[in-house]
Amino acid sequence: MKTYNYKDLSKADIQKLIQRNADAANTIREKVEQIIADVRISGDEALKSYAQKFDQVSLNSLFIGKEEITKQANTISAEVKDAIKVAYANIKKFHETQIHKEEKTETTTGVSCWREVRAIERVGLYIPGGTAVLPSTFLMLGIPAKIAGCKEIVVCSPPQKDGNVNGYLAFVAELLGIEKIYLAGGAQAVAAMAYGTESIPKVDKIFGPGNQYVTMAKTLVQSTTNTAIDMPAGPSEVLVIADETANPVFVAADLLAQAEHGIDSQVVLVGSSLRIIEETQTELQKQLVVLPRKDIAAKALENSYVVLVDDLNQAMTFSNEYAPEHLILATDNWQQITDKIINAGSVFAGNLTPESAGDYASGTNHTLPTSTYARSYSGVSLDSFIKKITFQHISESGIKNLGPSIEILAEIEGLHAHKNAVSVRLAGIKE
Ligand SMILES: NC(=O)c1ccc[n+]([C@@H]2O[C@H](COP(=O)([O-])OP(=O)(O)OC[C@H]3O[C@@H](n4cnc5c(N)ncnc54)[C@H](O)[C@@H]3O)[C@@H](O)[C@H]2O)c1
Ligand SMILES: N[C@H](CO)Cc1c[nH]c[nH+]1
Ligand SMILES: [Zn+2]
Repeated sequence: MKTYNYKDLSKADIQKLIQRNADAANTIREKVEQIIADVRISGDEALKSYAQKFDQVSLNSLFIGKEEITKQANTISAEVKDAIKVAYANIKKFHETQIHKEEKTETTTGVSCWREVRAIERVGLYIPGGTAVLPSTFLMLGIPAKIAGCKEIVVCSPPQKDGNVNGYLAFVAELLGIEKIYLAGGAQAVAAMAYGTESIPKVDKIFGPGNQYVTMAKTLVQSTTNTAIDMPAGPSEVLVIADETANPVFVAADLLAQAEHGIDSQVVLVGSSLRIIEETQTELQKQLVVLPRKDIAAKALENSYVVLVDDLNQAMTFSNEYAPEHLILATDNWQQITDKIINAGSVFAGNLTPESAGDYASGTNHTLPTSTYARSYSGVSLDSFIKKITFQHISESGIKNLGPSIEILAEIEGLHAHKNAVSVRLAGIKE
């Protein structure tokens, strides 16, 4: 990975460094627009044709049901089932802490305001399955959807070569009580959930990470339909801040963990110690060669870099500009800098906290904003699956108290019907 010295970087250099995959965006957009148009026009037929083209599968049916899910789930070992259950329990526990009931408040005499939570009725979960099938993502999306109480949960994942889903996804479906999985991947799956097809229902909000095609499709359908999206959650990325107390073996392992996701992943090391940077670079090569996905990870490393900084404060300045999906604080001094974090999807604090913990089983959600979107979006949580509706009730004393102010405000805006809606009520109140 190329090393830059922070001192030598101009503002323009930094802006260039923090861009992810910018040049690919236009080609991908055109391709995805075409896929969306095909699904709108031809529905299921387009989904089957794209399954053939991109996943090399000829599908008779676009989904598998309860019976097949149970059959597939039974093919996995007890050991794996137990590990999935551990992750399930921790993710559920953490997301249940996000249930909050808000207090009703009397803003002024006789005027009460409050908010009530309602689940989004129909949600669509995209579970990636291109370069790797991710049952962990099914847990990360399915658990908060269930806790929220969403009525209809539509699940799409690319078909495997045998025209089925794998046993791990099937087991997660059983744990969640989900009885159907749609066999559709990529931009076409997103289009199907946004527009609806003969088989796949249209949903109110689409969730889930994916490659650049999936992410582009989510961004496009959100502006052309009334289907919302969780956030742009594209190719994985990590930024590791390391000081003299970091362990180069751990740092290299964490960088490779995200690099192996895809050739378009990006990993960044921001180090205040030249020794740690050099040792990490050596470790990277050592650990890379034994990885089964070394070709993917090596490509991602070509798209990655190192920044040498003076100290942890300078590291934080760069990190906030980069706004990483994952931020690892590989330092025993992490407590000194957490309050300086402004932009990050999820933070992993201290030398013994691998990012993989959040990917799988510690409890936090791994569906997180990428490509600088951590500046404005949070990762998926229970909040992503609910709406908060405001309510108000005004009593006789309340309308007498507040009415005159509303009348004046309506008057200055020239909106007389608004004023009248108050005046007619005030007129009906006996002194
Ligand atoms: N940000 C997050 O929260 C987060 C979480 C998990 C995974 N991820 C990322 O999700 C991504 C998963 O990507 P993936 O590719 O493995 O699976 P995917 O399911 O996102 O994409 C696979 C689908 O992409 C489509 N596709 C493949 N090549 C295509 C082409 N040339 N043109 C059009 N469509 C094509 C196919 O339909 C295929 O089914 C990775 O980049 C990973 O880093 C991100
Ligand atoms: N690191 C990914 C989010 O960018 C999530 C994941 C799933 N499985 C392994 N990792
Ligand atoms: Zn990961």
